Amino acid sequence: MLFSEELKQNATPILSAIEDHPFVQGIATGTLPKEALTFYVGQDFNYLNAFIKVYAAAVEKCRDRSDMAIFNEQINFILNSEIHPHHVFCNVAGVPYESLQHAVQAPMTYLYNEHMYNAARTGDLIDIVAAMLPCPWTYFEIANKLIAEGKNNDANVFKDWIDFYGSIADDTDANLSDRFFALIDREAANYNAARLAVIERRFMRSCELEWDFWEQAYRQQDWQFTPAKNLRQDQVIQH
Ligand SMILES: Cc1ncc(CN)c(N)n1
Repeated sequence: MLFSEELKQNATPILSAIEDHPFVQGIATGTLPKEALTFYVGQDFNYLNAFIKVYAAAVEKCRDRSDMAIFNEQINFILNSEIHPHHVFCNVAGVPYESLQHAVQAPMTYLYNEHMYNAARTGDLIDIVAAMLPCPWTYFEIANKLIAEGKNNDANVFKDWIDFYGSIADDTDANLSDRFFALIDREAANYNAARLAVIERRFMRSCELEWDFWEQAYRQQDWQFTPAKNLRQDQVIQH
């Protein structure tokens, strides 16, 4: 079995839990509390900033320009296209996007960002891609399931969010997850079983952190004793 197939197979229970999560179900039905939407966007803006930096770290580990080009395209995609789904949530919540671009990291955002930074700091290209892949992969799977169920109908206020992540145009996450899984299979040939187990754990942890990220936004989970909502961004260490 291809290594990528093993990853997808082992992550299937987590993917199902994500698809059943109340936040994702709220996207399906077009009903989510304003607080959950704004919390999500604030944290996701922070998370995607970290994602861009980890892409930059991936470029440093590339051996050729065709790999470099993938990460370059994706930095561009986050900066110029992935603002669209954030706008969808902001419009539904009735909150200006600019007001959500300085959120301090909540616990799961911190954990997820640090998990990716760890892969960049201690791993090879395959480790970085394994830690990053659940981001495009799970959103693509979520959106396409919702499309198959007809949830991207005109009555759904989140229709554009669903269509965005389910899109298969060239510069989208859809294409990206296939390309990343292919890159992982290519690189996996250079590693022994013990090393592949570490790489798999990075992937599985990121899948789990995807679930945590939805949960955190749905319940607006903050630090218990040092809440992020009481801090300004200039009062915390920036990464
Ligand atoms: C946490 C998270 N995971 C995935 C995606 C989709 N790129 C996202 N925007 N945010």
